[in-house]
Amino acid sequence: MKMAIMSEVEIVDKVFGFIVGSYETTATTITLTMKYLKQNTEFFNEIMEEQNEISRQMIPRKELCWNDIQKMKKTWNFVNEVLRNTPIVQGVFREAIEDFTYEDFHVPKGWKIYLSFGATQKNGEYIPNPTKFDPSRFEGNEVVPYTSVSFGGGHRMCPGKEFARILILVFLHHVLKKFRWEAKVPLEKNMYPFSLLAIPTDGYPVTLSTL
Ligand code: HEM
Repeated sequence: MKMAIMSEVEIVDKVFGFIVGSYETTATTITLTMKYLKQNTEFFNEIMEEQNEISRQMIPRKELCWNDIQKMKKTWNFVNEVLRNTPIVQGVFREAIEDFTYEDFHVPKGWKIYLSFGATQKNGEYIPNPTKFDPSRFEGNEVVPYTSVSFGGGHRMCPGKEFARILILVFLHHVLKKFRWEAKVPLEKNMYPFSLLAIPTDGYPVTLSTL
């Protein structure tokens, strides 16, 4: 049997894809969520309440289970609002499979189209009050499909979304229950450096204290 062997460049490409596509995205989302939690303190208490209630219901169990994760609705809405405001993946490319015209622009078959998540997710036509940080917009079915697309959309939507959701929520649960933190660089900005991702300029250094 003939074995298909990947070239060194292909191996590097795949490893890089795994690291950026799964690890960096999840880690950066956690970092940004912790940053936004400090900047939007009005939501901190309700998220703490949700996490405390989950801890109460867990007794005598010590480890989180699937049902606990499903109850972290306010926490996940908050994360979604963080990603709407600061889409860590800025956008994706698609290829036109046939000629089409959109708003007077003629796009020939084969052209690459860039979908900007930042522009889509702040479009006031579909997102009411787009500049307001408001996690409650993710309650119920209020967000119009394909207007908040931090994980992409359609056939190529992120297959790691649910896995990322679990990682992020489990991590946040433990951080919130065990620590408080203060930003070491109070007005730190987020920027898109050489990678795809929105990263705080100094890496969001914090001082942690145990509860
Ligand atoms: C917060 C975390 C994450 C975010 C924001 C994110 C975001 C995205 C986005 C925007 C895309 C492009 C979707 C599209 O083209 O419509 C994508 C694709 C992808 N993601 Fe994620 N992702 C995250 C975590 C993960 C994790 C944890 C994994 C794997 C364990 C993963 C694996 C992939 C793969 C394999 C693709 C390519 C899918 C394809 O082209 O068919 N992602 N992700």
